Amino acid sequence: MPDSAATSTKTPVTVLTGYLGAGKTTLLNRILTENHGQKYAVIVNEFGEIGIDNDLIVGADEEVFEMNNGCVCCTVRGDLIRILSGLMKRKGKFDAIIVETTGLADPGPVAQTFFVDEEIKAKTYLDSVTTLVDARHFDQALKDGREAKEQVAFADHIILNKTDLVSPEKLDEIEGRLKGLNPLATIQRAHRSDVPIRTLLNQHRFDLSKMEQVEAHDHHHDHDHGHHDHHGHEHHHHDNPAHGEPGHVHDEHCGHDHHHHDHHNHGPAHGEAGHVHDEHCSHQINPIHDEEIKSVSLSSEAPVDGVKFTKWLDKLLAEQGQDILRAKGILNVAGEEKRLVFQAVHMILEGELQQPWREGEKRLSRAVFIGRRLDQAALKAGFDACVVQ
Ligand SMILES: Nc1nc2c(ncn2[C@@H]2O[C@H](COP(=O)(O)OP(=O)(O)OP(=O)(O)O)[C@@H](O)[C@H]2O)c(=O)[nH]1
Repeated sequence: MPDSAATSTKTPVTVLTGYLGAGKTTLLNRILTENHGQKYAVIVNEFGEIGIDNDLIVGADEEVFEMNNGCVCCTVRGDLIRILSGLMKRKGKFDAIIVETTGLADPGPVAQTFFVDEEIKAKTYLDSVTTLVDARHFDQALKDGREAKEQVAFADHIILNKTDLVSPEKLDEIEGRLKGLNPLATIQRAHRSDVPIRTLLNQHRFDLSKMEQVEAHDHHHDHDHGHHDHHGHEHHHHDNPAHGEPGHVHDEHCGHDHHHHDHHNHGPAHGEAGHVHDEHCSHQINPIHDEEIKSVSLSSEAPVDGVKFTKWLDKLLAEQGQDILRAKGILNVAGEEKRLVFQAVHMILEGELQQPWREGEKRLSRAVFIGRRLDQAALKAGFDACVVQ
């Protein structure tokens, strides 16, 4: 696994996602106008020909870059690399970079940009994928297509916005569903995107050395749900009604991950009530139940064989990386005083040995996978096979 270099001299990048109208522009305007003493560069991706957002963002010294080349998941990564590398040539000018993705984009390829391009990797680091959720329109956004769900699944940090428009009970319900969909992300509530800017940027949420929250957060999650069997459990999200029910949304769409689609597993849902086709698709879709995005958490109190685990994870990501949106873990490797931490975006894996386990600390190995078509039993069996008995 590659070593993640020191992040201190690199410029932090926040990838900001959120469904149409969730409050991204509102947030960017705050970042660009509040007196926080930092200089941010903002890269705005617009879906469509005319970039209205560009006119709405009021910049002082900040520069606004806009990409009008269409969908991020298909075409914009090259643009993003070019724009970032242009920004880097003026090094010293910016304290942080914010990449706003359009409300219709899969944040995966944007996040991956920071791991695959050598120049970008040397000069920037992905600080956080931050997703804005519109509390009022969350249900509708989930029904509209897979983007909203994917944005939540990818997030390191979720801002639950427009809290003024729904009841406290509804907010709790949405927060529960967000946790079910993504047990790794921190959740913060906001009104008019009014999160303190310092809690938003430069948080190292993507930083392997700051991954202790994987444990803490997931433990919390276990308590919330009360069905933890200590060796592997699964959280289905409950956002999408079952197949055949009204409102069911099929998750696969166009473009970038066709080769792993299982076209043999034909579902019966075409023509059924509530069947929704993604408008971007250029081919017929045959949904299966496991297309649902869910998370699988695995844990072990016994140490793990580091070589076996790495082999297993490499193979898993090579074979199923298109479906695994995010993965994170902290492992107690047999014969090793340091923790092995890893995280992945699709098939791009970063891992390294981090600080030693603390004196008296319970050395619990934990790994969390978020994606679609996750086979909980197979994941658990694969993980268990790496445990030193
Ligand atoms: N009531 C209420 N309205 C909000 C809140 N946050 C944002 N809005 C409004 O919601 C609308 C959409 O907000 P934007 O910030 O433009 O959302 P966006 O995510 O940039 O939207 P797109 O660019 O379409 O993706 C605007 O009219 C905002 O004023 C909030 O917390 N409560």
